[in-house]
Amino acid sequence: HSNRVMWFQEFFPPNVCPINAKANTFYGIMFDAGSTGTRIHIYTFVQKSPEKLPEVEGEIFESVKPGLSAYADQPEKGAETVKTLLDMAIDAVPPHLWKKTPVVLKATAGLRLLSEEKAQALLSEVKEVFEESPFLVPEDSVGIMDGSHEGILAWITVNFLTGQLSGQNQQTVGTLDLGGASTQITFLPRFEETLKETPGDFVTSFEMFNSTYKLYTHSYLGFGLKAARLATLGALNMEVVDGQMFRSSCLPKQLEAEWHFGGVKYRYGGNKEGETGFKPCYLEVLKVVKGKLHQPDEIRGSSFYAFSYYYDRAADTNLIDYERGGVLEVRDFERKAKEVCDNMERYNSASPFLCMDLTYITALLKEGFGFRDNTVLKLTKKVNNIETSWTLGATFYLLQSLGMTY
Ligand SMILES: Nc1ccn([C@@H]2O[C@H](COP(=O)(O)OP(=O)(O)O)[C@@H](O)[C@H]2O)c(=O)n1
Ligand SMILES: [Ca+2]
Repeated sequence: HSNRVMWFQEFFPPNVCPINAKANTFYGIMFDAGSTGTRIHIYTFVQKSPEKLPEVEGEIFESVKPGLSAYADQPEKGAETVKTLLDMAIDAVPPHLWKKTPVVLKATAGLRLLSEEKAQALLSEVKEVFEESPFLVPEDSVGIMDGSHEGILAWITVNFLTGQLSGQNQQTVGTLDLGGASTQITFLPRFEETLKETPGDFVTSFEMFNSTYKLYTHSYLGFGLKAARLATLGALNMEVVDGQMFRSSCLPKQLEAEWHFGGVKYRYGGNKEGETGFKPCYLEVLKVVKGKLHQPDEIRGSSFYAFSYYYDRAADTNLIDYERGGVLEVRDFERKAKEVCDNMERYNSASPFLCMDLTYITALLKEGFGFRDNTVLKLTKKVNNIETSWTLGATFYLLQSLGMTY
């Protein structure tokens, strides 16, 4: 990295170097095109010294709903939502740095579930928006992200923000992400045994910040919270006949409503005559997860960071504080699921899916991944005011591939 040191830096200590204050500040723009919304993250980085990891100085975050996949038949309109968000970056990044600031959009499960043709139409409209902007548009700047990267990059974000990727004695933490359409589990195995018992495509080696990490990671497509609602209703991947009604014991008895997801309209309702409540609901949800996920023994005793819908549903039901997050055990989700499902009339004002969502989260953690009742979950939306999203890890990776950092 000696070529980065300029001649005058030999004469000034770094902190008084006249141009250093600005020259080591740079920006990165990352779009998260999720199944339920599109988000922009504008990061400011400072490279304080060439041997150290860059520091994240700030993040500007904004989001719009619905996600790109809702525009499957109007790709231009979908790209307009991206344009609106990108206009924020024009104000946030100083003009002289526009050309050096990369902009990238990675789509996740929502677009993975669309047909290749519709997904590509959306992506190429977005690419046009990028090319008309003043920012640096790298190759492959718009695309669908690999599910394994989604987990790894979120793991990198959380472990970077909690200071586990620098210095010695790294004690990394595993991460759980529950999106609308897919869910990810990622951790660094400590035991040889774990790697031996794990299917090969669940292990990915990844290089970042001059270290190689051999991570356990998997993205389960169709196991996000909203996809799980459809699966529980028996409507996932179905050709929906007009007016067809899907019923569940996880919904309020008298409920009848409509729901749009991934560009499809579903009608759903409660078991008017039959049972409702936690017990029958758990049995319904169990069919969706039982035997479908790999269960690594090692995770039973460790604690995990959990975010996205784990966080939202815990906050909705006062298990944690919405701003500060909190620490829970798996059994807290079960206790809350029972409370909500067995008193559905009382929770009517909140989402009619609250009982189903909490029951699914309980079943996913216990029967899906095989966590114990007392496994500890750290629910976090932000660390040091930066979102715990795969987008930060992805931006590091991008800057590294562009030679802007290590
Ligand atoms: N920056 C972000 C992005 C998503 N999320 C949460 O992620 C969930 C939605 O997932 P998603 O739309 O990204 O869906 P997938 O494409 O990941 O399946 C919601 O609970 C959001 O609140 C978040 O908390 N912060
Ligand atoms: Ca997501």
